[in-house]
Amino acid sequence: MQLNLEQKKLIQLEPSGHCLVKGVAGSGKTTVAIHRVPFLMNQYCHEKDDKILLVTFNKTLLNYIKYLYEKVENPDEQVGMAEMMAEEVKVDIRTIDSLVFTYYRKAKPGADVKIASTSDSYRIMSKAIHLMAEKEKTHKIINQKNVQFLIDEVGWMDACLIETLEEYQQVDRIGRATNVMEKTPQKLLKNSEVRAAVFKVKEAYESLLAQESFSDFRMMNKVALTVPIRESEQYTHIIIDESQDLTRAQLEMVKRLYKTKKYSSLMFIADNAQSIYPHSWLGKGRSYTTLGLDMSGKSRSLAKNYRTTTQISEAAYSLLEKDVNLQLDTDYVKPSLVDRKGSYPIYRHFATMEEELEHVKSSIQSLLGEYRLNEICIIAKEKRAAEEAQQFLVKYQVPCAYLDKNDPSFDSDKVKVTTMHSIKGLEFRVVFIICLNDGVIPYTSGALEEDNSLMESDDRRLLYVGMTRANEILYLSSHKKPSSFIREIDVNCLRFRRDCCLKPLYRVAVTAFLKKDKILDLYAKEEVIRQWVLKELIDSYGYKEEMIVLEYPVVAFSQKGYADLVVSIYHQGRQVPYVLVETKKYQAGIADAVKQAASYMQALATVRYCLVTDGYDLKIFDRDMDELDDLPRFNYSMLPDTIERYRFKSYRNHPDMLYERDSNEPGVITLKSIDSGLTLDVEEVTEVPVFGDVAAGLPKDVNAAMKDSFTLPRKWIAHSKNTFLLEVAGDSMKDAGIDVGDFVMVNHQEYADNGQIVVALLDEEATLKKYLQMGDSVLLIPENAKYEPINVKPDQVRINGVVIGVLKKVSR
Ligand SMILES: Nc1ncnc2c1ncn2[C@@H]1O[C@H](COP(=O)(O)OP(=O)(O)OP(=O)(O)O)[C@@H](O)[C@H]1O
Repeated sequence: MQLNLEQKKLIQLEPSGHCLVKGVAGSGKTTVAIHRVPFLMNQYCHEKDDKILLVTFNKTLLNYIKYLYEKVENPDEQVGMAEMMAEEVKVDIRTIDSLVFTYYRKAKPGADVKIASTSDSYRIMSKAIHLMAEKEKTHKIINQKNVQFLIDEVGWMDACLIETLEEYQQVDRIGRATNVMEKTPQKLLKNSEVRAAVFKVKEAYESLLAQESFSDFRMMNKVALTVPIRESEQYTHIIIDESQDLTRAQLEMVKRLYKTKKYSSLMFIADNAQSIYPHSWLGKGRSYTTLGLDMSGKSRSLAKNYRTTTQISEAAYSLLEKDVNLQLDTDYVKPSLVDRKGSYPIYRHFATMEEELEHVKSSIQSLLGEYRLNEICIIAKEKRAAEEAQQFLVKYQVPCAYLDKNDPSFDSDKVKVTTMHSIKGLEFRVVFIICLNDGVIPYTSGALEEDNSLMESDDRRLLYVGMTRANEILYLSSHKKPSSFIREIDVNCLRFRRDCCLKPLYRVAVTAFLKKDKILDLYAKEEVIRQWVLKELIDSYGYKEEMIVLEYPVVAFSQKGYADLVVSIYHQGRQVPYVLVETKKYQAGIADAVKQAASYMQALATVRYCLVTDGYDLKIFDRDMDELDDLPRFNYSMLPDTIERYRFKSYRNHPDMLYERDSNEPGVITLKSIDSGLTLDVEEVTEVPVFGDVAAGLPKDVNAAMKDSFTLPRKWIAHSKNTFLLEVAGDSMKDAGIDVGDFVMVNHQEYADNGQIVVALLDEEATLKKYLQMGDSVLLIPENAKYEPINVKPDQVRINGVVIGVLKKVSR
């Protein structure tokens, strides 16, 4: 991989304290982190106690980074893990949780660590609410219905290091989220009774936890922060990947581990568009000054996504654009597209999970050969759904493994399955995002008004993270009712299936139906499917509405039927059916329709393709009933041709060339080189008449006699007033390349040199012949073995003009 200039600059940035690298998904942030470590090791670790720390957010990413170190082949940088470990300079690559745990252990050496499970927390919070209600009349938010909300709120306070009621009453509650089921959202105003009540329940809950010797990661973080850190434990250089995901407490922990030296550095690497945790501190638009770090003049951006194709990026960015919170965030880097062509994401909706997984399975099978199993990953928001997918695939003998945080074995030849949260930082050539269902993503049932919008933002970014994990192919799917985020993705960026222009099935409103006069029953279920295909043929394939006919009559085996839809094109001047479509109501099955379409194709000789669909299944065939990926798109050769094309042959030393005129644009002509097909300059032009009959000489009234006229380049002609065209009616000059239907350009004159082709007037007839005068006889020689030369006296013949060129009709 050739790193770009921006990336190189960041890798080799001279350390000068804290700095921020902002970048869009796939812009090489982790790549920069990986390459910066050996750079710092070689250039900026001057003293024996110098150490480097690379912090990742989760364990999967940590393993992935270690795995990448093994894969990077750059002898100059010596970044292989083994080399790094062998170096004297100590390099630690750690998850933030493991760092925190190390210091918690120091505070409580030897103590049993009893982490409260979800059900423990639930039970204890429920007890705290009960005890409070028993003791005093409290605010209505302190209610058994809100257990989850209160657990979350307490966790949020810990994550944000809020220790006192005063602090809590003052803090902006950005980034909180909850799963509470209460239906009426309310506000958690500053300096309010409700905040006071929540703070009280926090104290009760924590004391109950302590009574049962329980802890959790956030409480452990608070304890860890109390441990004094020795200088020898500190790092000269710290790089924090995905720093938008860290809580305030975690960020404070990292800061404490930083040793300030003249040449030390603290690099935050972040993408706020990928901030997906409600408790994170910086990802919610909070400034670094809240950590005592002024980033002015110290932040840089990477805006180009190297990971995904332009098409996938376009779809993912169209989703992000709907995130109002993000658009207001000053640390948000607007992504720019790189030109890496591929296919648009495929989106399919299903009635059941079973059908959805069946689609995943068959899609995986169709990818094999092109992709290895370990290049494919399936992700779901909920772990349950991911596990169900894994079990389903295993049941159908598709080798498949849940991505294990502790032993991710990225190389094992199995499809990987994981959650959207765990796939952060990773990438796969093919990604399936499943269960994009309403109610799952976004999850919005917060007790508080603010929560719904924040939870929606977090979930939108989560989907964005998932979408931007795909290098080449992205499948999105849902069942029951689709997530509202599907509608937020620009529909032009989604496809029904791979390598096919058709957009996913959508419902056209009856009022917007096309060709209503041909529809027998506007409310028929199959009409929904036909209107989708009809609209797609126009919008995505570019066919003109007037080329499409509904209920096209077909006589097959002496029986008359009607094809649901036919696209007609012009072929050799005739309008003929070209594409045939048979539609069925949603999920009705298409086997019968395929047979029907095949028999219609037999009956309609000009039909080259057929498409059969019930909105669920879709097949496209050619005339031989071989299955195809897609239909051809519209091109102008399918319309009646308004352009006449001629090959111009000159008898006056002009080069041969192609001449075109368009009946839609009178007076405009195009000249093209015969060899290269390139368009040539047309300078001055002149109008030249076409006469039908010149037997009696040139007509006096040119306008009346003119059958047509041609606009011709002025330089092809000697005198425009003296030039006319004749349409050739006979074949006597065939061997000279002058055929029936050609137009000869004639210079009107009454004399000719021997060998010239002339228009000769003979017995009140005009004829085209080669002129040869010998003594007192004139030979008019045909160029066709069928005809004899005509021998006449000079006074029996009149020359009307000399042929100076021929316009010979050519087909396109
Ligand atoms: N200059 C480059 N040229 C080509 N490929 C690149 C370049 N920089 C990075 N890549 C590739 O782009 C992909 C994304 O890189 P990386 O994971 O470092 O990005 P990131 O910004 O950390 O992404 P994310 O935040 O989405 O996890 C990787 O496959 C990486 O090898």
